[in-house]
Amino acid sequence: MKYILASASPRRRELLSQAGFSFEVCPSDAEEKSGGSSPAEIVEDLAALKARDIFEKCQASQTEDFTVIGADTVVAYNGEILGKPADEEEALDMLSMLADRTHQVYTGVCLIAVKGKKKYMRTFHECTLVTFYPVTRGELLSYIRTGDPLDKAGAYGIQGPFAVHVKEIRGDYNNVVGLPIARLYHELRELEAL
Ligand SMILES: Cc1cn([C@H]2C[C@H](O)[C@@H](COP(=O)(O)OP(=O)(O)OP(=O)(O)O)O2)c(=O)[nH]c1=O
Repeated sequence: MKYILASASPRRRELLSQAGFSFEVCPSDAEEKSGGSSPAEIVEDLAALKARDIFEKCQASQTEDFTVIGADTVVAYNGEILGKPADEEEALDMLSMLADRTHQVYTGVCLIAVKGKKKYMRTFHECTLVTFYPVTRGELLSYIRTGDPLDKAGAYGIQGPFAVHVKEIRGDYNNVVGLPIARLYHELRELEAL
């Protein structure tokens, strides 16, 4: 099976390569709009939007069976849904809210597979609970100055310097980084057995 990753995220690329997949990267530039109200609905909607966009663009040029993989990640805390911060000020607001508390990280994944004349679509999500230690304003400001928060949901990367503030995690670590690779592997295995 040929895989096409509909994502510009270097983390998703890295996770998929580490797991031994060979794939093409074709980032989607579809506008990220969702009618969903819960974090689970939103990440599934946006993952499907990205996968559909790339499926439509690539479909005509494919000569063999293929699967498009789209994904989206958000952070949720107390009814608020946090995507990437617009600027440093918003990053500070987000991280101040998350410090010393437990939040959820949702990643939605959408697979669109073509096998022979058949097309299959499968969408799912994983949720991971992350607890931060208390973090001082000074620590937050020096982290924000590194620029690390700006391209990440919830304004932090668990895989970078902010790791020193992570007290506990419950669920799949890779889901926080942007791709629940083990669930993805099992979903692909089921899809390919159809
Ligand atoms: C919470 C968290 C998020 N992230 C990243 C994962 C995602 O790349 C990003 C959320 O943005 P997304 O919109 O999910 O993805 P993206 O814009 O990076 O890539 P694309 O839309 O092309 O697929 O935040 C981390 O790298 N570490 C973390 O700890």
